[in-house]
Amino acid sequence: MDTFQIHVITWNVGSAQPPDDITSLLGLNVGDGNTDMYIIGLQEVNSMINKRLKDALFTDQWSEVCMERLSPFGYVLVTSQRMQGVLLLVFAKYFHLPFLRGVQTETTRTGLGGYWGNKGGVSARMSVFGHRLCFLNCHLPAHMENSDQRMEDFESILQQQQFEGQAATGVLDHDVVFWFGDLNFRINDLDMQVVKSAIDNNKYSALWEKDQLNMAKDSETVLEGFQEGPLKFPPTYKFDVGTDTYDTSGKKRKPAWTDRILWRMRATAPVGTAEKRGSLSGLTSGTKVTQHYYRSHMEFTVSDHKPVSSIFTLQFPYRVDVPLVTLMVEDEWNCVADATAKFRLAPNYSRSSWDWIGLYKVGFKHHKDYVGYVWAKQEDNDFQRLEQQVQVYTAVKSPDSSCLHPLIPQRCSSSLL
Ligand SMILES: O=P(O)(O)O[C@H]1[C@H](O)[C@@H](OP(=O)(O)O)[C@H](OP(=O)(O)O)[C@@H](OP(=O)(O)O)[C@H]1O
Repeated sequence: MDTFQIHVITWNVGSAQPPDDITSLLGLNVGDGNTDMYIIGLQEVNSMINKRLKDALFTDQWSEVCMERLSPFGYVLVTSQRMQGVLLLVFAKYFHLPFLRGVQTETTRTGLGGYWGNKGGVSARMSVFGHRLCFLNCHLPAHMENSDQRMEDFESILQQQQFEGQAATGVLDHDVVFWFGDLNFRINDLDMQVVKSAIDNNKYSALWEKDQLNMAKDSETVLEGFQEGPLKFPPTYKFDVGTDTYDTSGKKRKPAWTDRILWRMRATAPVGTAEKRGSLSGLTSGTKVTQHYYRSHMEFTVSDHKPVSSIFTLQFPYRVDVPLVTLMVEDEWNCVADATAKFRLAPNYSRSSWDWIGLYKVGFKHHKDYVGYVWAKQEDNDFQRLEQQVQVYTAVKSPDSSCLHPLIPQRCSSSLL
């Protein structure tokens, strides 16, 4: 079995600017460097009109700060999707890029009866070494009394998010789904004093059974198969901004675990048993998921929510690790005429006239950071040839060629080959 480590973070950032240092949130100070992917789901990223215009022209501040911190460690932004304040960022170690395929994103608005994106979900799906993964970041409706609405919105997000392609069209068709966000579930019945005293005394178990999401797991079919680690950290909502003190405003919101990370493995039930409720447990697609940490980060005070993170190890039963395209750069490039590369295509690779080859600086942050590109042109007689040569100097704009990265071939906008 091959292992693959995924670090998931969710944070309702309450329209705040990123703090100066997010090292501890990313675990870069304590990590073993074995994280293969970072999945960062934010909610309430400042989406005021003037801010959105600026962000459309440039990158938003949160994406920027995450790229700045992660790129020195070899992580590249694979894809991102934003719907108003809901932002999903997917980073991976650059050397995994050839094995991340079929990258697609989806957004679903559920605010104002489905017309407004202040609430809803954004997702990204891809196959990772041949295993289909989907990451869904949601911001569900607020307030104690809206538990049913939250479930309805979640179902409607699942129904509406359909990806292209024959395999894994819906979120739940994926081998592993990570569902996270400001799911906004609250703690029923118990009054403020009881909740606060349970928190003060680290007696979280008294609160678990009144947590609306835990309660919904018993009755909502759509939650079947979703798993969550024990909530051993204090509720992450609602704090006075700039402090670790629960809400002292006139609203007097009761503390709650609004910010959650769950996962679900696809069930592959034997023929004839698929419809039987309860027959799905223990039946998976072969990928094993182990959760290592599920924690909050109390040190961040810029928002009225605290971030929550979790580290998972995925054990793949096999790896599809033959690149569809192999690039060969034989010598150092000392002059323009040297700037050639060969590439070899796997026999099952179906070519497109949109294929291109990009040139990147070492330490690039984003797959759009290429300093130049050439079309991987397809001549008629190329159909028979698996190995071809291209001259890339025509597109290289940077004189600083000493620090250029080996070429990464690209396919349209959705697949990195
Ligand atoms: O009106 P929509 O767009 O649904 O947004 C809501 C309101 O702003 C809520 O404020 P109010 O209570 O004044 O209506 C707020 O709850 P708080 O009162 O807890 O700040 C929610 O914050 P989150 O719970 O962080 O989602 C936020 O999602």
